[in-house]
Amino acid sequence: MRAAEALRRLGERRPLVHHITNYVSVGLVANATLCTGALPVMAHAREEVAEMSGAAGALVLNIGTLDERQVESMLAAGKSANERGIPVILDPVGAGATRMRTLAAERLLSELEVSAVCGNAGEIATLAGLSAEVRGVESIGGDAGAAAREAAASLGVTVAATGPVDHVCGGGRALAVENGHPLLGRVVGSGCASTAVIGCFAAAAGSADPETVAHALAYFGCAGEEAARTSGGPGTFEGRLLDALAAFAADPSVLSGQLRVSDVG
Ligand SMILES: Nc1ncnc2c1ncn2[C@@H]1O[C@H](COP(=O)(O)OP(=O)(O)O)[C@@H](O)[C@H]1O
Ligand SMILES: Cc1ncsc1CCOP(=O)(O)O
Repeated sequence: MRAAEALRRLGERRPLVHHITNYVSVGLVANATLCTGALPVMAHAREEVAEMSGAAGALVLNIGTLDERQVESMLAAGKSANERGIPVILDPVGAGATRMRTLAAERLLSELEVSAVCGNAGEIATLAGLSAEVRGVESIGGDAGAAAREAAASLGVTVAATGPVDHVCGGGRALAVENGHPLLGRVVGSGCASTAVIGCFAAAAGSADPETVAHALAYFGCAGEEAARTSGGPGTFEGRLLDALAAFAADPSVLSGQLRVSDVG
């Protein structure tokens, strides 16, 4: 689904997006979800996650500050989402940095029907079995296009590998998204927020096909470009980013001609 239609549906339907996410970027993720037009809820207790996912339009799993209990909660929420056929989006934050993160991402992928995986080039390369350097949560170098292509082929789901150009692959399609701004790389949580926006678009579309994921990233990138025009640095940029997400969501026609999504495969 294209950005204008997804944003219009979100404004009309206001679906709930359930996040089990990290404690670093949780506020930015909740606000990015709200500004995009969905309703965020953060709920991680094992006792309530299945019920919460049962009421949501999409589930976003982010392993940024995972522990064993949280992985169990993610599996319970994911199974509830799978039973209802709602999209499950995985952000494998830090996969490749430690064995625990890599194994947790692989377990979620093998035990759940994940609709889309979105991470930086190093995280995605790790899941594809390619060599990669992930230092904490940062990708050091790496070819995002090759990572997305290989991971989509081996995992059989839509995969987005982010960076200066985002690459989205799946179902025989390969798309490149050229929207964005280097200031996005200077704000902690911009990757988590872009995955949250993918969750919103998936809730609107009812799936996370490559076009829907690419348009979510293009909308997010356009907001980054708009925010950079008036911000003085990373601090003001974060606030302007939320302003721009909300402004585009309120009037998606402004995006016309700004989205740089192209077919590359
Ligand atoms: N140099 C850049 N130029 C344009 N967009 C960027 C740049 N760096 C990151 N982005 C954008 O920021 C978001 C987060 O990407 P990235 O920094 O790769 O994720 P992470 O925070 O998980 O490492 C994506 O939407 C991506 O397009
Ligand atoms: C710094 C940090 N440490 C654990 S989670 C996290 C936030 C990662 O955010 P992003 O990868 O979106 O910049």
